[in-house]
Amino acid sequence: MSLLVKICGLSTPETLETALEAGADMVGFVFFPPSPRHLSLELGRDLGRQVKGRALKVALTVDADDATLDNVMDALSPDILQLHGRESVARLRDIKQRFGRPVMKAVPVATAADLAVLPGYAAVADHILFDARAPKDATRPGGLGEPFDWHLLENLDLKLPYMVSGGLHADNLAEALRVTRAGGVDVSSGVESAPGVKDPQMIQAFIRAARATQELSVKELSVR
Ligand SMILES: O=C(O)c1ccccc1NCC(=O)[C@H](O)[C@H](O)COP(=O)(O)O
Repeated sequence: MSLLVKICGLSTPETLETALEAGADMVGFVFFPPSPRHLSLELGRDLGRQVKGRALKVALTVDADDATLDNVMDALSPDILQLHGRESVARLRDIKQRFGRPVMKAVPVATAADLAVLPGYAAVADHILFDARAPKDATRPGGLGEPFDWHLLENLDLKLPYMVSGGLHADNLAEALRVTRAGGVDVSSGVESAPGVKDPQMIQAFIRAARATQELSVKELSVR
């Protein structure tokens, strides 16, 4: 299966276009007011229209209530709901049932103990996104450009698609994939010149590096 590449926290038509033209599989939009990437519903609606089926639209929320998710659904009509807060397994089930969209649960990782939640989430979620656990005093639970110890995922046996994120950039994604054997990579800070300011060249370089890694692993498999 081909590697999934997600560019998260897009907030301008220009950088969204760059991500789409460079071949992103998923484009992420943040609806969380404390974030420097937060989108108004109006902008979310416009950016969502711009996608026109060229990638999957992912709506990122943090412990959002039903009214907020109703508004996001109406504005963006996302293909996937990325839940990046402390949503419980029961809440995931609720959201899937009410909104009828696949759910990607972000799992914060700092130590092996953080993986204990996986069986519960795996029973309900459609994708798992591993991200670095944010420090206690952080203003947001993700999008901080910090990696976690990828070796914690080395012996993972998860019967569910999973992506790796947290502090990725064009120069370290190959190693992250080698260690974690994830089916996808997700980036935000690593393609920015400042928090919330996406850089078109960094987006292109990230996607190029991801595709090169993918080609390399296909070649390695075919010479075995
Ligand atoms: O981007 C944010 O500001 C954000 C706010 C609240 C929760 C999650 C957030 N971002 C998560 C992501 O953008 C990605 O899914 C991923 O964690 C990549 O982050 P980064 O380390 O910045 O590449």
